[in-house]
Amino acid sequence: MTLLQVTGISKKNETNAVLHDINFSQKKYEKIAIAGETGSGKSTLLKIIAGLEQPDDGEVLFEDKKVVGPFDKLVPGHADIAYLSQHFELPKFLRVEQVLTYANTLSDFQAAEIFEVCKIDHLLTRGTNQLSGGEKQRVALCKLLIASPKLLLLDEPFSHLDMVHKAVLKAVINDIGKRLKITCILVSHDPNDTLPWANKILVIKNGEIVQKGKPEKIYRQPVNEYVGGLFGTYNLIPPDIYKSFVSENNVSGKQLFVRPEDLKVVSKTRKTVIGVVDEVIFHGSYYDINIDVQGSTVIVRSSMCTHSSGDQVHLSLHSPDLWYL
Ligand SMILES: Nc1ncnc2c1ncn2[C@@H]1O[C@H](COP(=O)(O)OP(=O)(O)OP(=O)(O)O)[C@@H](O)[C@H]1O
Repeated sequence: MTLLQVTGISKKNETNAVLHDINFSQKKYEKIAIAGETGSGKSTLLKIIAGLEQPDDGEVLFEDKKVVGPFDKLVPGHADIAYLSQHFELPKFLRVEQVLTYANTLSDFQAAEIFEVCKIDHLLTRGTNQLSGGEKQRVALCKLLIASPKLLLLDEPFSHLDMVHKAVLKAVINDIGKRLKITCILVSHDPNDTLPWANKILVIKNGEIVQKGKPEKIYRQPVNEYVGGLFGTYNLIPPDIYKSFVSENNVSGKQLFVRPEDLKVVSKTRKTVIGVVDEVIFHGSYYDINIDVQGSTVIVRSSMCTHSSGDQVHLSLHSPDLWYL
């Protein structure tokens, strides 16, 4: 069942188009992530969906009814759509339980479950000035959830969080979908947030959707370098180098798009390319090995590395599909 239908949404500011002809739909419980560089229009789109900003053109339908913008509503917003801003504020000089009680329209039992999902049970008696950034964010999220929204819009919720708070918030967001059965849209520029979580990703550039699809497709078959780069390190290998990996060459002029984990350093076999190790970079759970191949740098990702700068190596390709840009 379609929960949200966004059709032809456009918006301009004084000088530029902030959003141009945005179209997509979301089914109930479908997890949609929106990715894009800074200033690409992600927050503006979320605010329009929530009824907090007025589009110049197009419409948002939620459960088949038009979401009206602030021009047509005295108190902007939609009762069933919650928006967690990047710049949320908690009321000062109150205990957490007071902040949450004021917004509470649920039974004690339902509220307790939401507190548990948000992992804030232990914070209820603290003052809002006695919370870390991550704790504040979970309280702000909880405040939205106790109003029982059907759609939750999360705008860069992980920015400014350390690894520990980020992991806690990721668990909370997973539980919001699984236990509370609330449909979510998540805006994040970090592929580690979006790829493992989303059913569908929308990629925005300069206010336009440049690609939408499943995470695997976006990651392995980006429509251009912008999308490829947003989701991690990649190589673009020119034809004179990739011809040694790939037998067929029916895509003249295009470059082979390869993620670094799809290349391996191997002992010489039939389809390899020779290169010289330029640099080995340790990332914790993997190494990136920068290899000079005929003047181009090719990055190979590997869980182990016994090579060092200056070593001559053979590279082979282990990609499930070939993709050219
Ligand atoms: N209130 C406003 N008035 C005028 N222009 C605005 C306003 N808010 C945002 N913009 C402009 O609209 C464009 C899109 O901004 P938006 O905040 O939606 O992008 P974003 O993708 O969410 O960026 P970020 O990742 O940095 O939060 C930017 O060029 C921004 O400068």
